Amino acid sequence: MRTLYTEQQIAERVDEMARQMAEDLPKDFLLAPVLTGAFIFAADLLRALYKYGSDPYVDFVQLSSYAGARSSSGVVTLLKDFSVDVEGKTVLLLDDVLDTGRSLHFGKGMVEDRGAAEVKTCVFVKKLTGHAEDIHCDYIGFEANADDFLVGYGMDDGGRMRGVPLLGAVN
Ligand SMILES: O=P(O)(O)OC[C@H]1O[C@H](OP(=O)(O)OP(=O)(O)O)[C@H](O)[C@@H]1O
Ligand SMILES: Nc1nc2[nH]cnc2c(=O)[nH]1
Repeated sequence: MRTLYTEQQIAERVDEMARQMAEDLPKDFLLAPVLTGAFIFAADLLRALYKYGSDPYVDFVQLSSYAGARSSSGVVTLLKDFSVDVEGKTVLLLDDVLDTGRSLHFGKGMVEDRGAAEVKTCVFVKKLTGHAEDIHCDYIGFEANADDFLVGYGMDDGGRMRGVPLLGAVN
């Protein structure tokens, strides 16, 4: 595994993102992490947001399209729906990685269809695949090469390595 970003670099970037979000977003926004991969990022971001005076509601949605493989199946499956009604809310959809853009596009569509007042999107890392240009992302933590398979900080390889505290690449 190659290290792309260290724990220290990640902590600094997450802090910076939280400061910006606390400035931009309404006090009562809904933070909506996309499980499974976004859970580590969400936990760190949420605590950094609190430090900057932002205390959002939190609700999870779970999507899957890789099912343990290193390439997308092409089909996004909803494994767990939101538990709250998103109608009228400002929703910040949070994902760990943007690759083909299918997962974020699917999640954004769900939230828009249900009448959210505003949908913002955030990814911890955007892969420079070219596909993801189709979907606008409001907050991007880091960028990575298209041919890197990313692990750590919530991202798995066949279900493992989510607990690696840095952002790594295996390929
Ligand atoms: O831009 P895309 O090509 O859609 O890829 C990004 C998605 O891939 C991963 O999800 P995965 O389906 O592997 O599920 P997981 O979060 O449970 O690991 C990741 O968490 C993103 O949601
Ligand atoms: N773990 C992991 N999941 C992904 N989903 C889409 N791209 C990736 C990636 O590079 N790593």
